Amino acid sequence: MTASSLSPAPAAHAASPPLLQVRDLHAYYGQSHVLHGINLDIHPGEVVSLIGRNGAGKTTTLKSIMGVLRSRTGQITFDGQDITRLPSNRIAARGMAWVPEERAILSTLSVRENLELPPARPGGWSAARTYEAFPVLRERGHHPGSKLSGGEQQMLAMVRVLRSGPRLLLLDEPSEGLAPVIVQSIGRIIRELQQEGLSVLLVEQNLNFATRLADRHYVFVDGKIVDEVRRDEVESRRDELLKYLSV
Ligand SMILES: Nc1ncnc2c1ncn2[C@@H]1O[C@H](COP(=O)(O)OP(=O)(O)OP(=O)(O)O)[C@@H](O)[C@H]1O
Repeated sequence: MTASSLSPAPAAHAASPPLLQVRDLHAYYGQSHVLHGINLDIHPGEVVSLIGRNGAGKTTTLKSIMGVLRSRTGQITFDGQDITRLPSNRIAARGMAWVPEERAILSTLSVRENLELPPARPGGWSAARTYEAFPVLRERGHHPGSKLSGGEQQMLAMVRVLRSGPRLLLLDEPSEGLAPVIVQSIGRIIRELQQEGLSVLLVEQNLNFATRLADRHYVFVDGKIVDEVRRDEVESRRDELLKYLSV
């Protein structure tokens, strides 16, 4: 399948208008033109993954959507509103949240302080929900962020943004470097969030993790989307997907 014949979202989601729509997105680092006309849609309650080799442009796409990377052209629409020119704090206030690959937590503050700092908004995660989902965060309450394992940092980073009750969660390689049991619990939470109607845009190198969770996958090569694979096509196209990811 080519980018020009990309199939629509699965029927379960197709009835509702897209929550996020990205059209002809180009992005630049200085003179370097990195994204070349990205088009993608995410519907309410959909989990969508961006897959591709290192340097293909997945993280740049998340940063461009979130308004963190400003040097870009094209149009980004969230919940029917053009957000292309909004600063990232105003995009966040509209219900979009980003957990970067480096898991932005405050390393000198304790876990509890990290959790309490971002204000909880209606519909956001309470302390009770946090500790029910990730009991280890209660046990580590007084530990500084810098002393947490990679998995604990990922949980903390996710909960910090979930306190604001986002409708779209952008996750950059949430499974990277984590033990299988932690990857499983992150996957379980993503599924729960989806059941509650949240949409998730996931950047992943871990194909097993991505294919277990995502309804659709956009394949990135050299700053372009070259293919789109639905959940029901994954098994028959797994070899192609592996080839896209192999170095
Ligand atoms: N801050 C930056 N300055 C200049 N070039 C950058 C910067 N960040 C990324 N790039 C370049 O932009 C291109 C896309 O990088 P990006 O990080 O979006 O890829 P990716 O698909 O997310 O891969 P990775 O998993 O390695 O992050 C690459 O060629 C990368 O070298």
